[in-house]
Amino acid sequence: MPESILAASHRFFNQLVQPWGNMLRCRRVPWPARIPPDITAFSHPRLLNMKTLLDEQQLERGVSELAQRINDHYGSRPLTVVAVMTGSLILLADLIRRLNMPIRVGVVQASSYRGGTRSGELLVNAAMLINIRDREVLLIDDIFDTGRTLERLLEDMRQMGAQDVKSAVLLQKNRQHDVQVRPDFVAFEIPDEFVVGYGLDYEDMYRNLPYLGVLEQADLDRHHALHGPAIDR
Ligand SMILES: O=P(O)(O)OC[C@H]1O[C@H](OP(=O)(O)OP(=O)(O)O)[C@H](O)[C@@H]1O
Ligand code: HPA
Repeated sequence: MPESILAASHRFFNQLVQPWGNMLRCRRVPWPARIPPDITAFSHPRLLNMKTLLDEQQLERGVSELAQRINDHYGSRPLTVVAVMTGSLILLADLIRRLNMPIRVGVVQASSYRGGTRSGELLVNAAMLINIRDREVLLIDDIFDTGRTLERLLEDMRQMGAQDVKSAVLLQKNRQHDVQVRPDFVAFEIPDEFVVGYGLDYEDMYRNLPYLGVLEQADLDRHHALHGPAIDR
């Protein structure tokens, strides 16, 4: 029986047109055109074009040297490392894998830069901290800026009965600090600029940058154009 016009057009569509349509629809559009610009600018570190203060190799060398000095100081004595969340999470992972003594790891959360580039009220949450009584404790943090966070946490650890408390930071800003105390181990001294990456954030973003970048005014403007006005604290 001869094919109806309708059946023939279905066959034509199914066998010839649709496969081409599928191929065209699945064809690879050159990257990054496939990704909406707001997502690219936020999530792809290479496209941010931020001024780099320390690149990945420099950070790796700095952390290795920091670990070496900590190993030299403690030798094989057991150590309780207390990481100050959230900023120190990348440093924590990279540093403890280079430490040779028996280690326990605890965390404490401290936050005072909620949504800005200036320090505000310091909130500390030690609910998840492990027992540090009679232990040698090493507090680790990403940055020593005003110094208020470290001063407060050193005091808290002593109050909790630690036998000894020292501190190690990735970065110390070259500025007048608000406190007398200084970190015992420092990987890098940096200029007094607001930095992000390698754990450090602005409005909880940019912690995943593998390098340390300077957040300049143009970056702040672009950030707020993409993500809305500065968060009220
Ligand atoms: O020397 P200071 O002036 O006290 O600043 C240093 C602290 O500030 C940052 O924490 P933030 O409050 O931004 O919280 P976060 O770790 O969650 O980013 C950083 O991680 C340090 O803990
Ligand atoms: O320069 C900084 N960047 C990010 N977080 C910070 N917390 C204190 N100083 C800084």
